[in-house]
Amino acid sequence: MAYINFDDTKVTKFVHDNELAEMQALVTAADQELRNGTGAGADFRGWLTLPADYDREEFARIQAAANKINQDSEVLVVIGIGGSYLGAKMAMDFLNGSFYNSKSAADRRGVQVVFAGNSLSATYLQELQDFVGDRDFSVNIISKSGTTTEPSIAFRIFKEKLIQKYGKEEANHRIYATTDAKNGALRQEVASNGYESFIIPDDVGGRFSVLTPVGLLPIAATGADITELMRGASEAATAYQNADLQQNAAYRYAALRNILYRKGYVTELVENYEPNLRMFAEWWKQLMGESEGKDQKGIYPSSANFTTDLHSLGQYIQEGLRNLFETVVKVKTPPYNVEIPMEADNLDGLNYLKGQSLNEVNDKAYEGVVLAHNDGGVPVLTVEIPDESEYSLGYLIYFFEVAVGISGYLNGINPFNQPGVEAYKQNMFALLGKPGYEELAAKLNQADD
Ligand SMILES: O=P(O)(O)OC[C@H]1O[C@H](O)[C@H](O)[C@@H](O)[C@@H]1O
Repeated sequence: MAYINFDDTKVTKFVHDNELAEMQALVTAADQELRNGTGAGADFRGWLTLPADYDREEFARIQAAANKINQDSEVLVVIGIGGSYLGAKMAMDFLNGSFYNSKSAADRRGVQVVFAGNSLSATYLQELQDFVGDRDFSVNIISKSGTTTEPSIAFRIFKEKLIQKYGKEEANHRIYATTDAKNGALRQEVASNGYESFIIPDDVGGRFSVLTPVGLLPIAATGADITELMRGASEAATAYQNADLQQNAAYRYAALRNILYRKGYVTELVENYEPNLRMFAEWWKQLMGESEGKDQKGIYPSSANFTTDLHSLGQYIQEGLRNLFETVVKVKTPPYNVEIPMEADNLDGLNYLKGQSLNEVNDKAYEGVVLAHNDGGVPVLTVEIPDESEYSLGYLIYFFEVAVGISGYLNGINPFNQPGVEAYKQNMFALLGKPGYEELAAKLNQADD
């Protein structure tokens, strides 16, 4: 049996068998582009083979760094944005639950891990510094380009805090830099200060980098088993190699979402029934949005958290504009269960649920929602993983990575670049007076008058 259970029975009302069969030829072509490197963006396919073919020596250094951080620090401040943030945060929440940082040290597998440099909010940065307080801490600065503004600013601030607390030399031993092998300002800083550093491979783009040191060091610092994470992804790489749509659920997912897109289902909501998967949706949105939203087309990736959002977005999903489809990421056996107790006076009328487990109730909610939304005209796909282990997370990550590669080629775009994200940066640099942007600044100021 397949490790991930992909349920596409709730799209049959919307997609005829022949439509999927017709996609096979296109999927086979997309598969060849992806595997043979004949498609656009071919230089950024390192993630395809990475789970089996990673640098073992560096992997051991990551584990050693995580151990050292756990010995000499109470908190690890992880600084990064986009692909240099979302994967680590998503994995940390997925693997450690909603209250990891609030647990006592004895109840945690690793140090507290907090994230900085993912916004320009002074309030957040101040609050984070207050949270760290006088405690021992280390910093993992992550940036592929080594020049992104948000993490660079946060790094300056926490670097100064480290130097004030420990002096320059010890501060240098508490900074771990994850960046490009050769280029960027951060690599230069590594060279002058001798930080321990890890490499983001040239052929792996930010949003595909969670299984590189980008994600692995923060994940390992929480005590999670990164070997199992890689093993899950590696076995998914083997499982999702076959271009046959009937054999390959990740490819079928890619084909179905393209069929739906072409019929006007232009927004995809990724959904969960477990709060510790909220950040998974954020990671997925970057993966899908930056990969597919270009050339004036692409599915808009959005998300909803259930059952919470059934009480807010539920109305729209049921009866609003019919341009939505849903992809539920479901956990078959969550780590915990809670039994609903009996209450003698039954004033709340809940005794019909006595003795039932909350996971059963959650499953019934899922079943009820799928049927209702389907009746309301919303196609629903479900991607079910057995549990919340490292292995399952690795598998799931790879499922969506390989799916988006195929999906992008099916839609005739380069899934591996992100030219559009530069536009606002240029303007921001000009408005901030960054050297080299004088001409654009003059133009923008003139437009303002
Ligand atoms: O890792 P960095 O170079 O700092 O980049 C962080 C992020 O910012 C950019 O704007 C890109 O759109 C993202 O793909 C990237 O993940």
